[in-house]
Amino acid sequence: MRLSVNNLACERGERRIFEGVSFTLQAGEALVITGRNGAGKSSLLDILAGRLHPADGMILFSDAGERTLAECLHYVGHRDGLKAALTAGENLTFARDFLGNPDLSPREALEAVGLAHAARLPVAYLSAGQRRRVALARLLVAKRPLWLLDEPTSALDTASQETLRLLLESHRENGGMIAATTHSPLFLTDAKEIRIERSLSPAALAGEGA
Ligand SMILES: Nc1ncnc2c1ncn2[C@@H]1O[C@H](COP(=O)(O)OP(=O)(O)OP(=O)(O)O)[C@@H](O)[C@H]1O
Repeated sequence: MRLSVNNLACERGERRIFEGVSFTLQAGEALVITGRNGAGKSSLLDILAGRLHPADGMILFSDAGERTLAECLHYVGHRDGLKAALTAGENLTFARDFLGNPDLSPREALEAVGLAHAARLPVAYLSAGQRRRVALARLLVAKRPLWLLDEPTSALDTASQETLRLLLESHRENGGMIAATTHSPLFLTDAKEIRIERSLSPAALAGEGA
């Protein structure tokens, strides 16, 4: 499985946000996306997730059999995307049924993020960090090889950041791929890194050519 991004450009509100972004990602690899506020990190993930059209460039996804890129990815954005009135367990059950290709049970996934005790609590009662952990537990209830994570450590305490790091490394060990934006180090082994710069010139951004 291989994701190859070539010379990608992004426009929002008719403004060019970035251009010249290229990288490749293969089974077991992680890409860390850094850059200043407003540089376009979330926009890059939005493009990869199919939520935003690129202004230019190409995304090639290969060696995934019959599956499309959309069928192979998990996206966890800034917003947790949880239903506040449902319990943590119900949110995960919904995600598992909706996404298909089930992996861990909701209870096991909550255990993996240290939230087994919250399974029956409405998400509305959870703290910001706990909600974030439920959102991340969605990664575990349905098997999908490419994880697109927008600032996954936001609201997480140090212990939860370490739990997340271990989950990410375990996903890679099983052949998964990760692209994550971040403002703080994720401490992933041998991760690739690109820094997105707001760009008005055609300067190629740092990264590995496809
Ligand atoms: N829907 C939109 N319409 C117009 N402009 C937008 C829209 N969404 C984002 N932008 C602009 O696109 C630029 C890039 O935003 P983006 O959220 O991708 O940046 P970011 O690097 O993720 O920032 P941060 O580190 O603050 O999360 C910003 O200038 C933002 O204002």
